[in-house]
Amino acid sequence: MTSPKLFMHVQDPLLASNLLSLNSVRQYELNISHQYENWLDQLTTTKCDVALVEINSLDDAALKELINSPALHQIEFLFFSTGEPDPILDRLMKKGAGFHYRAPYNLKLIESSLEDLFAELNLSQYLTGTKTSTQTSYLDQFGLLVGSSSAMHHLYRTIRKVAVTKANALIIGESGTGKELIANTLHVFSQRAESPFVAINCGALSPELIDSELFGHIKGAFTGAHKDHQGVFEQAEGGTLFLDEVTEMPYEHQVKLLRVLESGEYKPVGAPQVKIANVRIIAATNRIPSDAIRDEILREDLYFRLAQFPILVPNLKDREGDACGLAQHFLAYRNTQDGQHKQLSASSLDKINHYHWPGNVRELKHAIERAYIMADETIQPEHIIINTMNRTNEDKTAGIPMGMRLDDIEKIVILKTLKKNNGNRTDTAHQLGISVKTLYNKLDKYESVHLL
Ligand SMILES: Nc1ncnc2c1ncn2[C@@H]1O[C@H](COP(=O)(O)OP(=O)(O)OP(=O)(O)O)[C@@H](O)[C@H]1O
Repeated sequence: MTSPKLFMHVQDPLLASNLLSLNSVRQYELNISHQYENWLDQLTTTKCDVALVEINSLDDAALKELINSPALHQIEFLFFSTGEPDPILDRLMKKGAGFHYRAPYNLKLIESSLEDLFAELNLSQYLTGTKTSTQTSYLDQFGLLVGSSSAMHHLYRTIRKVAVTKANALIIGESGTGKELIANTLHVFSQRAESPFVAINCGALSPELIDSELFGHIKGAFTGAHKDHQGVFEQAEGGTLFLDEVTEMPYEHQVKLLRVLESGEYKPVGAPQVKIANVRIIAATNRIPSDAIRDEILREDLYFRLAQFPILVPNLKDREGDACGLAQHFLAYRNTQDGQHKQLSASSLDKINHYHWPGNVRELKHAIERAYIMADETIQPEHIIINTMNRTNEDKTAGIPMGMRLDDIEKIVILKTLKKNNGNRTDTAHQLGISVKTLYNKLDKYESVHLL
């Protein structure tokens, strides 16, 4: 196992020698910046975990670049400055870059921050470095997210940094990667944690009621408005509003969101006065934003408002070892629910480990759910049904086991159709011949009845 790496870009000789004398600095693998070369380039090439950066010029080009660099979320920064106002540094701090120490420096405080960071980094390397793919004795959790892979630890660090800022965030990831859990975790770690977290699916908003759903209405505003109704902006007051599948909101309606994001003001339907929104917006999409903008599915101006922090979510296949860990986790919850002690055999864990899980964590969760229903005591590879989407249509009943409960079959059909439609609820409901609302009710029921 390698030691966490520390990068140092400090020109003041006294500060440099003070920092180098700290025990906590010496336990890292050290990389010192060379003069005449952009330090941000050096930092990203050396793949360091922590960076000590002295700010000594308002014209530091690398500092400006850092504002929009992915390194900002991946590396822990400790900045040192004389304390002169620096707008670039202010922006970096607002984006959750890390610590800022002002001269005269308190070396004890710096020492203890570096020690904490070292312990945290060392632990996560240990956990990811010592585990074999099917061994699950270590299973880390951060907020509501489970996973011990380095990809997930990377994500945890980003979430921790972004959570404490006021910035809006856009979570980008394939269907089933856990975007809603990430949004919830961002809320839990934010200063708004005591206030509501309200989630709304933008793909399910009916065009006629969109204003009322978002901004509310007052009694008598339109036929059927029998009483005042709070929109999601008001429900989430002081807290976080999660706009799931934001790219599925009809293009022409996206301007309504843009307006409130720009001005902070909104007006309930029929109300005489505007209200001021105090909500943090976290949005999610399973589309690639640049494609969605090109195809006129997502307004570019709205994208820039939402994506002050873009958060990319790794696919399950890129989280080494996590599929088995999550499978054990889901099974443990299911066992606890029913007072059972079902287990995954070594060969079924092997099958889980080698499959690429195109439907990500959701597909895995449902595979475990099905396997749990079908297995008596030990889940064997044949209980883990995967890749069913590739079957031919010749015998439409071939995949349906006899004697399975009808509501379990319904659930499987719904989830498979959802997956085929890349999580798009509107298309799924349409194909299944049910309303979007019914689909939501059913999905909510599955979420609340099973697991987590
Ligand atoms: N890291 C994780 N730990 C535990 N459970 C997870 C994790 N990631 C996802 N899940 C579970 O997988 C399911 C899908 O997650 P979620 O709904 O957050 O995905 P999503 O990316 O928002 O999907 P979609 O784009 O289709 O809406 C949920 O039941 C969630 O609880």
